[in-house]
Amino acid sequence: MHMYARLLGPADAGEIDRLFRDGTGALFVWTPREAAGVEASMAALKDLLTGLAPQDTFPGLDRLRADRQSFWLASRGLGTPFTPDPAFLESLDGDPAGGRRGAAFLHGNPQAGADLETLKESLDRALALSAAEVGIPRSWYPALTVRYRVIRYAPLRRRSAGIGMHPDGSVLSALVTDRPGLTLWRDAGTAVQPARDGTLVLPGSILHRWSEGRYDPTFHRVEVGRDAEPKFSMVAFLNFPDRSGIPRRGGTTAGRVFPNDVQACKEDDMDRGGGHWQRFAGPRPATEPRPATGPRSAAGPANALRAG
Ligand SMILES: O=C(O)CCC(=O)C(=O)O
Ligand SMILES: [Fe+2]
Repeated sequence: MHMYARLLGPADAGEIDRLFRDGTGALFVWTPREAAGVEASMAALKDLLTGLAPQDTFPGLDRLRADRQSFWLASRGLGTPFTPDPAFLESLDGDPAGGRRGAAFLHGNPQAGADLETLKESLDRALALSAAEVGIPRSWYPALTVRYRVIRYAPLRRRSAGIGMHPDGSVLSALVTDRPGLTLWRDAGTAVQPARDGTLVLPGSILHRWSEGRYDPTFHRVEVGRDAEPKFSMVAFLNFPDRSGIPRRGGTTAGRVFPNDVQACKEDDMDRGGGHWQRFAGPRPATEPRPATGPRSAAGPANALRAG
């Protein structure tokens, strides 16, 4: 069983659709020139993160919790520049302090801008190719949001650094990373450590909900032990406009709207009281995950996007 596939050129029609239906990721392999740029930028940013205070990670379904140094940035629209608007940064996630650290990092490290742009370009390109294939109309790209988390994992106060098992609460996420530690899970305990010579795109739990189950999210976790080299990642989370009605995949009739609420989806994903996500049967988490049945809270009445 594949856990992800290596895509060496523009994807064959239907290839990404097939992978994401299977809950697997797609690795967009870098050209040698792109690899050199991405690797140099990851190394430079990892150095700059060394000085940041460690933060607790959210405990995953397996309760792994460990520290990391991180901040985040964001853009309004897919393939548009980072937005410097701090109110926007703080509105996107349950971690406004991470957004403030991002604004402070940019301010204090202007030389990091070019490296962040280099990585953003690779992430955005992989997201755009994948978004088109799962049925997101290009006319929606300016209204989508992308949140970029820049991370250094190094055990500072604990035995390990990482993030517990989770699906991403996004439509799609893309990541570049420089060291082992990321594990993708499938049913029956199948696990794989993806290669790191490309940009990896994973289907998220909001894609699962919006597509009414056509696509499955990829469960994954990160763990870096005390003896390992610190690990760098930059992850881009693509989402629909939050708290809006999103026309369902493949067009819509009145009423066929997905009520998008990112925070409610994330909470639902991590609800340990549930006991679902039935197709997921990896190494047992403390309690089983819940299914992506849709957000609990109703979204606002307005449709932010037109059916494409
Ligand atoms: O750093 C990684 O390799 C993955 C990070 C991740 O899963 C996340 O931030 O959601
Ligand atoms: Fe993740």
